[in-house]
Amino acid sequence: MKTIDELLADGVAGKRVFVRADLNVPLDGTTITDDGRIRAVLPTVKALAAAGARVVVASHLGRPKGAPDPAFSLAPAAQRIGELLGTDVRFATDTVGESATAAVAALTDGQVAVVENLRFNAGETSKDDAERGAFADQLAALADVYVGDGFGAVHRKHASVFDLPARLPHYAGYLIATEVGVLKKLTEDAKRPYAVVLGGAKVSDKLGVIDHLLEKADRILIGGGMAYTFLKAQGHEVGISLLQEDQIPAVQGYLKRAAERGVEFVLPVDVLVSGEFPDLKTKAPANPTTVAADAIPADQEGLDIGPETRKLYASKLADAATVFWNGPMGVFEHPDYAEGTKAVAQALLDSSAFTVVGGGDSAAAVRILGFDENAFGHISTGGGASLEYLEGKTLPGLAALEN
Ligand SMILES: Nc1ncnc2c1ncn2[C@@H]1O[C@H](COP(=O)(O)OP(=O)(O)OP(=O)(O)O)[C@@H](O)[C@H]1O
Ligand SMILES: O=C(O)[C@H](O)COP(=O)(O)O
Repeated sequence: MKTIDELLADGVAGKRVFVRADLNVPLDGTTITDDGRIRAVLPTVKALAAAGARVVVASHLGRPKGAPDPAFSLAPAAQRIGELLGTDVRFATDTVGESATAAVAALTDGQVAVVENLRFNAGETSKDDAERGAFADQLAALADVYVGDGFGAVHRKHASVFDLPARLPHYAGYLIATEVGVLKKLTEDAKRPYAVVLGGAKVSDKLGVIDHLLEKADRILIGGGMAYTFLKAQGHEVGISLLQEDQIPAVQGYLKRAAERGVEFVLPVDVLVSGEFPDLKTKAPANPTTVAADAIPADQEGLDIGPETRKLYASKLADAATVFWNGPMGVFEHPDYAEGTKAVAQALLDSSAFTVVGGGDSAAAVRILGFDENAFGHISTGGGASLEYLEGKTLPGLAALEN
C-alpha cells in the first residue's frame, strides 16, 4: 500500500486530491455530539493542504436511501472541519453535480472543499458494478489523486471506497495506516488472556466475527443489543428486545464450539428493561426496572446490562492482557442506560491490558461519558471495519489501495 508520505514526497502542489474520509459522526439535529472521526482525518487533510494540494473531502453520513435527505447533510461536518482547521472550507450542496464541480474548480492551492453526502447518490452503495462504476467515474472527474482515509468504511464495497481508487493514482492516508498497524498487531500478537467485549446495535453485521474470535480469544463478553440473540439461543424469552431471529442456530453453534474449545462466553445475568425506548432528545427519566436475564417480561425491552452483570464483566476484564471492545453495552445516549457502558470503559482503564476500543459509537460513548480517550491503548474509528479486519476478511477499501 502506498502511503500519503510517498505522495507528499512526489509533490502535490496544485493537484486535486480526493480524500475519502469517514465523517459519519453522531448528530443531535445539526449538532455534532462527538467529532472524533473528524479530528481523526485532520492530519491527512492538513498535510495535503500544507503541501499545496486542492483537497476535496468526501464521506457518507448515516444511511440515506440513495437520494438527498437534509437530515443526513454533511454541512455540519464541513463547518466543523473549517473550525478545526481555522480556515474557510467550501461546502458543495451536491456530490458530483454543478455545486461540487464549481466548488472544486474554485479551489486554490492549499484550500479544502467538502462535497455533500456520497450516499445521496444511488450509485455509491449499489450492488450493481456498472452503476457503482458510473458514479465512480463522476467522482473521478473531480480529482487527480485519491487518498483513502475513511477507515470506518473500508469494509464497504462502495463506489468511493472500492471503485474510485481503481480510476486514480491512490494512497493510504495517515488514519488508515495507523488503524491497520494497531489491528495487525492484535491479529498477530495478542497477549493472553485476550478478552473481547461485543455489544451495540448492528447485530447482523457483527455476529459473524464471533466465528473467527472463537479461534483467537480466551473470553468473549456479550452485551448491548447483541446479548438478546444469545439469551434467546439459550432458551430464554427476551420480550421486545433487539433480536436477530435468523441467527439463533448460528449462535447456538458458537456457544457449543466455545464450550468445546474452552473459550469462556460471558452473557448478562441481569438487564435493565422498559416498556418503551427512551427519548434520547429530552432525556426524560426512563425509570427502567432491573430483571434477571432469564426473566425478561414479554412486553419489555432490554436496554442495558444490569448491576450484577457490570460487576461480573469488570471481574472478567481485570486480569486480561489484551482487550478488544466493540459496541456499547446499552443505549448509552440516555443517562438511565449508560451505566453498563461506563462500567466496561472503567474496567478497561482499571486493568493493565492493552485496550483497543473499536467503533464510531463506542469511541463516541467513551468520550461523551467523560473518559480520557488517551488513557486507552487505541481508539479505532471503525466498528464493523475493525471487526471484519480481525475476522481476517479482505476489506474492499484496503484491497483497492493495495492494488
Ligand atoms: N440493548 C440495546 N438495544 C438497542 N440498541 C442498543 C442496545 N445497546 C446498545 N444499543 C445502541 O447501539 C448503538 C451503537 O451500536 P453500533 O453497532 O453502531 O456500535 P459501533 O460499532 O461502536 O459503531 P459503528 O459500527 O457504527 O462504527 C448505540 O446507538 C446504542 O444506543
Ligand atoms: O459507522 C460506521 O461503522 C461506518 O461509518 C460505516 O457505516 P455503515 O455501517 O452505515 O456502512
